Amino acid sequence: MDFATWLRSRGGKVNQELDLFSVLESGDRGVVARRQIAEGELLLLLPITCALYIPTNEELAKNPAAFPPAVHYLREQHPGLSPFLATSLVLMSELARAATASSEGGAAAAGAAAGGGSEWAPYLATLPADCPDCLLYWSSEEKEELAGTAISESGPDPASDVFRRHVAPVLAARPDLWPGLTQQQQPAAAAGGKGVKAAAGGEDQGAGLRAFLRAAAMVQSRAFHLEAENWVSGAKEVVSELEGGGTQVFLLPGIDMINHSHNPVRRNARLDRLNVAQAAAAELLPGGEGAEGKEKGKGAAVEAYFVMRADKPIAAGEEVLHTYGNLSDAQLLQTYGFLDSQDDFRTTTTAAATGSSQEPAEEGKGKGKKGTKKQGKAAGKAGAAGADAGAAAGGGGYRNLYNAALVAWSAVEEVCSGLLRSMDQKPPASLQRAKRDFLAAAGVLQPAAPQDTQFVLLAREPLPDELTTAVQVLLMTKEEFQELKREYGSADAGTSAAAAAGAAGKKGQKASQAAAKSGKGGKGGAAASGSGKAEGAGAGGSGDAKLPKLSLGTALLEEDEDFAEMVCIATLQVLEASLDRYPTAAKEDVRMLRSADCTGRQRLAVRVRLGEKDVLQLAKKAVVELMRKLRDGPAAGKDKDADMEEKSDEEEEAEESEDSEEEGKKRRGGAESGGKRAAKKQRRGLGAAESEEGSGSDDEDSEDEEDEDEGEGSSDDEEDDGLLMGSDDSEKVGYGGEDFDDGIGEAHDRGKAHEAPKDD
Ligand SMILES: C[S@@+](CC[C@H](N)C(=O)[O-])C[C@H]1O[C@@H](n2cnc3c(N)ncnc32)[C@H](O)[C@@H]1O
Repeated sequence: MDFATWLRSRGGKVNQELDLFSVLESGDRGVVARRQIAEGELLLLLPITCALYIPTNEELAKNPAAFPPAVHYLREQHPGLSPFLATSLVLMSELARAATASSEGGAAAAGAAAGGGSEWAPYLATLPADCPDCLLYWSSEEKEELAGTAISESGPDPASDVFRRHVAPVLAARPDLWPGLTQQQQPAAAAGGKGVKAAAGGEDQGAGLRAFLRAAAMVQSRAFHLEAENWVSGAKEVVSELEGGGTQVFLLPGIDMINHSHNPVRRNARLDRLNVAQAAAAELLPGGEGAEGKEKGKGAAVEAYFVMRADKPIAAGEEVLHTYGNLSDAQLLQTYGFLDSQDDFRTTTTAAATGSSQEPAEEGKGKGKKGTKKQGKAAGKAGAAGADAGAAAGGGGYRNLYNAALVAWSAVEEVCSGLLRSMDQKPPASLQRAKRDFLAAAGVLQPAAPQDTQFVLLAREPLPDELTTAVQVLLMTKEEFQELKREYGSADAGTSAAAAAGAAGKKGQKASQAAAKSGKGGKGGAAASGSGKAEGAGAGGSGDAKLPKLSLGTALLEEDEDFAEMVCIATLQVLEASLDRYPTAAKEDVRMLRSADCTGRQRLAVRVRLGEKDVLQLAKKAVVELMRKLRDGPAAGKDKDADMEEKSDEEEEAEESEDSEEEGKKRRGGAESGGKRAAKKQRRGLGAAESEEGSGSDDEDSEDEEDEDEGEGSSDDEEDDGLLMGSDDSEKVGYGGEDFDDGIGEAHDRGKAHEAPKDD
């Protein structure tokens, strides 16, 4: 039975105008329209009973006939297995049973699977032999190219390790469910530390491990999860938790043939999950049996449908594309084994000639060229550190707008103590610890293991507030820190983060008042997670449910030039240190990408690391810009003006007095004359910056270019054009999401440390 016939026999529908298995120019397969398809037209209707997935206990009890035997076994005997592993095991079982039945001349291919064979055989036949560039198949040598990136791996090969610890024992206990996969499971097959390629390749590593690698690669690169939109924040959240922990993943036959594009202009399909009533109301159900919620010829009730529809008109010959999520290159490579070719490095004469750093990857998003070198000079000495912010990113066009880079808390801590040491203000270890604990409790660091926190910098938001807040807290004097703690702890949930911004100085109170008024911090104020978006937060949610996340914004920086310089310089040093963790410089990566010799997995790895460095460079640029703003104060000035209008004379007076030298003394915890402050600045190595700042030599040049830069990558409509654009109340279905994957498909929060897969 071919796939379309199988799908229809089970109550599904495939648009006649679609070639589901078209071979594209690239050699990959994809879904292509044979003729014009109108907007809104159904592309594919899939009853949930056609999907392979691990059900909740309730789903299983309601509809036992809908699930293959491995599902029943795993839910009963191994309920704590992660959804990813369990789904991989189910797929392995169905593949093995189908193969056994067909080699025995059984009835599997026809779909009758009482004792053997697989009812999913026509779907299984559509699966590729592997996911060619999935990290599971990279040798350790190939993986070395990823050193320093968010997906670099050290230690034993995770797939072999997981196989040995979690999969092999399950196979051994029920060889009837995994026929042919248990004979050759020698210990060598699962020995940790071996390259995956070797494990997957010619050496006799055991049929079980090979089958596991394939199934894991399939689930990793093809499974969907459900998403729902948070009606309050608008953020998409992964839903459908299993009782044993973890979220469900679904293999959706046919729908999993559709390729990904980052480019909203190219995307033309959307996916929803509808309940029976919604599907019937949308007149999507086949007459009769589907509408009654029963799958043809089976006792299984159809409780839901996955529906793929054309989101816009699709021309004859056009590929059907949707999005797997707003994923960075590292996430795309780790989970799906590819990078969007539209984002590939392109040398353009203009870009190379002007030294422009990046072009938007997507058509229609361009906002002009940039010349970041001048801007770097203008920002003084520290600015010079960021001068190559764009240049290092390439001098050629390259950008996945969803790229991200990680900055380790340990680097932040090290840089800040180093800076304080150089100023003879080495903080005692107890104060360092107290600051770390406070930041964890205030939601800036992950609460469980604050020392392992990684700040997530996004191309769209390269300088997250968590990072600058952490730097500020680390550079505060003991007295300032204590005051901050007091204010933060005593304020109520609505205003504490804002009030905390003012904790270290009265002038900060001004910003905090403004922040409290606006309700979400605003510029220079403290935002209590104003965006409500976990993706930008990176370092996890608030550690204390009663208090909002601490967010210092730039209030303190605006009021104290010295402090601002320290914070900016420390942040630049942190970013430099983060760039140093890669074995190659960005310029080398660019050279490699320009070379025709850089192909295959090496090219993919170079693109990933260059993409991350690009984000770090953008962050440096943002720091330089912040310094410039703090010094020249156009934006801050505007804010101040607005504030002033609303303030009483009394308040104004108070604020003026707070500008006094005394405040500066207080901040530094000692009596300093203006002269002493200058001397201190020299000691801190800030003197040169001050003198160069004063010159303001290249300001004019830089400003225009900076303005242009700001426009890039900030297209709101594109942000909105997210993964799923479904009907109002249907459940959303999607790939990927905001989480990084740990290499074997265990999605986890980017702010959290990787965890070993759960034991049963
Ligand atoms: C869900 S499957 C899509 C169907 C797949 N092309 C096939 O032949 O079975 C996901 C896989 O398709 C490939 N893919 C999807 N989108 C791609 C793209 N934009 N560029 C290159 N490969 C892509 C990757 O190999 C990925 O792991």
